[in-house]
Amino acid sequence: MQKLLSCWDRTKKEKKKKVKTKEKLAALHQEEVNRIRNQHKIHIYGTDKPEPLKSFDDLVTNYKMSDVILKNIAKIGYTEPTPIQRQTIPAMLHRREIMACAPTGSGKTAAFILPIIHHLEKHSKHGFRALVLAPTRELAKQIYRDFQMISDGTGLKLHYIDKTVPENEGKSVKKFDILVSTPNRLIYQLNQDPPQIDLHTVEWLIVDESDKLFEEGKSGFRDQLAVIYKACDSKNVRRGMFSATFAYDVEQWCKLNLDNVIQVNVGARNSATQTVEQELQFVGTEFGKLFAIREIIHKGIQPPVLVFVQSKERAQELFNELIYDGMNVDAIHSGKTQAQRDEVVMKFRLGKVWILICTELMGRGIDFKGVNLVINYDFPNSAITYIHRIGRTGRAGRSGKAITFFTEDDKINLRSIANIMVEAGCPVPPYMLQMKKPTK
Ligand SMILES: Nc1ncnc2c1ncn2[C@@H]1O[C@H](COP(=O)(O)OP(=O)(O)OP(=O)(O)O)[C@@H](O)[C@H]1O
Repeated sequence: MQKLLSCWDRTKKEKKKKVKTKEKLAALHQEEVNRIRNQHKIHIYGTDKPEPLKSFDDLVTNYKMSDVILKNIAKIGYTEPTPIQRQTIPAMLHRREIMACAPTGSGKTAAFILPIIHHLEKHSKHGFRALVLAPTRELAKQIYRDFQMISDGTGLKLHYIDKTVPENEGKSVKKFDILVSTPNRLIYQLNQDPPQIDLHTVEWLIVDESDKLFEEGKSGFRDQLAVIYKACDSKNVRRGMFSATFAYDVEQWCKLNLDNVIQVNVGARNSATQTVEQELQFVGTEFGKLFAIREIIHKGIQPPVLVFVQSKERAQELFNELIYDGMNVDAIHSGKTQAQRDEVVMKFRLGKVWILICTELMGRGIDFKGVNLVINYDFPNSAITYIHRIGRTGRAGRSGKAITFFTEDDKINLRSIANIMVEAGCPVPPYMLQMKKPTK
């Protein structure tokens, strides 16, 4: 009996020891998870939070991602996942709905492309299974190209709605797996009688620059988005919202409408990327702007350079001035035809144009490689616009510079921009932070 009791005691002790070891291992593991999140400034909210990736190798070991995809990302030159990719990719691989906010140029596009390609795996004849929306055609095209690169060799078929008036669009739709579009073009096709496009099969709906697409009014897409959202009525649909900035109402909408949403923020919300050296330059009056830009250019610039103005008319005016000076300059805005816009973008990408004057059309999402300098010739109309504009430089860990001109009239709106600069660690004269907020 004694022997039996001591044996029972021993087993109990061993069991206890095993439980303790397991608990210790789990604690160590959680420590490692926390360490990765802290190191990359990842903040995550929601239940059953998936672990962040330690490296791209985790995609093979933990998720059996195909070699083809991994070879493609290696070919593009991605060696390490960016912070937003570390946390968003596993969440989407677990088929979680997601709201992701990370600085400009931090790799949000690949963060949704990789899991979508993994889920869709290969071509099927069921129709569109993924839909990605972007606010401008230029950005939609860029996302389409990224999809092409990352899905190369998988057999998945991609579609970008190029023409407003489709030719046999409805008939050809089943040929494709992934659709990238602006809301306008998609709405046009949905509104035909009968609808030219069928979104019942969509399993992934991604809204890139989602705060922009949620905006109401003339430049917003909120109504169109609601129609598209309704048309994606499969019970399997999962949604993802991505942007470098999020307004409070969009966040609330996501919390109410997305299923068990995972929210991922990298760094401080609604802040500028830390890789851009930001400067404010007082130019006195409108006339001073032209003088100041000429001076910057004559002192020596390293192209490519982006110059933001407030309207297509302003873009054309500045273009006329700088071309007269003999500068290698072009302009892009909504007053140009799509063919003209495509040509300008191509020339700028190829380095044939050194200075590109643009409107808000280029403000969001556009990834021109190696832009060294952004000049805000016209003062941005909000801190959010400012964050996106200057985010065209300092992308993918590279450094960049942004100079923002301000006149006497702009002083009233200076404070919000000055605050963004302080958060990013850029020097700002104290008086700017003490200026009164504009009254609404
Ligand atoms: N893991 C990675 N390693 C290196 N470069 C990367 C990685 N992921 C993406 N990139 C590159 O970083 C650049 C910016 O990526 P992307 O355009 O997706 O940024 P973003 O976060 O969507 O920016 P924005 O908010 O301005 O739209 C691109 O040139 C992209 O190819």
